[in-house]
Amino acid sequence: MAPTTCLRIPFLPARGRSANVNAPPSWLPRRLSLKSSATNGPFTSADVMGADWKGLKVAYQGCAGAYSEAAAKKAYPNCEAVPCEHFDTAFQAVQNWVVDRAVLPLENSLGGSIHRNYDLLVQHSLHIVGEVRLEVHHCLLANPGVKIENLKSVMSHPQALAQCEHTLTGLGIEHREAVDDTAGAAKIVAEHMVQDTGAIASSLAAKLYGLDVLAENIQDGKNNVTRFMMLARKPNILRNDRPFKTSIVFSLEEGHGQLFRALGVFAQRKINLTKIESRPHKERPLRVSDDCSSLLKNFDYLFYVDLEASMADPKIQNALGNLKEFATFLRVLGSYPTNVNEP
Ligand SMILES: O=C(O)C(=O)C[C@]1(C(=O)O)C=C[C@@H](O)C=C1
Repeated sequence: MAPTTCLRIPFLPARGRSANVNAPPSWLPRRLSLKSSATNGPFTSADVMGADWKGLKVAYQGCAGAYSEAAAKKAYPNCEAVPCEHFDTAFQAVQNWVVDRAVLPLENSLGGSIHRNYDLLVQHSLHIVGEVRLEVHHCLLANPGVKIENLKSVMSHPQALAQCEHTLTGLGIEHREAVDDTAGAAKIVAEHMVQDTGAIASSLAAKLYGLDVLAENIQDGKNNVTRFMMLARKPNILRNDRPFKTSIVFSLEEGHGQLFRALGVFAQRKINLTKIESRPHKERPLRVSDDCSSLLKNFDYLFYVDLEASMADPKIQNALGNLKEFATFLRVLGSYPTNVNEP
């Protein structure tokens, strides 16, 4: 679904992967020049609690009233939140200097990882500069006068549909329609004045699009939390004076105990791992197994790991130096303060 005010791609010349992402392109209009471009160094100061982000443009996926918009405003209070049609649009908007930051979901406590954003992280050269967690309270919305028993279908973002699966089945609503974002679903239901289709979205979306809230807190678990990453063109200035996380991605040779050995470099140094995710290596998905049988091909994987330490910590620098000795690929995606704007 394409809310008309959303950023879409391609709308500006894309920059090659090898381009220097820290320099504004020559075609950049002056009015789009960034607050952060005034700083000289290759780093940005850590995006921390209490700062006023007035004037900062922050991309999010979806349209007004989406949870991602709330997350962008939680991460950067007073910022200008810029809606984008797709996750890639938000990545490109940062990379092409159209906006200063992006806030995008990485995982949800009920629905799990948002794999698309893991894949996009390695396809772009942006840095994770922070993370923010948002409690997600889904509501069942419908046009005024429509009752739950009139609903044959429900429309929402696939993650939101997954998070409410049992409740919807319990309500006898069998048909689901997936769209790009929760608020977009509310907008469609309102604009088309449908009487047999509801939307799963926030109470804010209900207000924005003039829908009734038929049921609140319909997610399949009391605690429904989505973790969002904050993305920038420059990495953070490294600090070691507050809780930091470091996110890395790596791949390994095929063989016994390779992953065990990789994770061992952190265990040996008592570095805590908070998350591990694996994704097929899109550029070389298949590899022949050790016994050279051409029939036996295994998937090659990228491993994404979050570490509870700052890159400023010599322990982590040491561990990554060790991992680099045998990893076939290694990239630091970002080192950032945990849970920005949480008490
Ligand atoms: O559709 C929205 O409102 C979003 O912000 C997207 C999204 C997601 O991608 O997971 C964000 C938080 C919720 O978990 C449900 C959907």
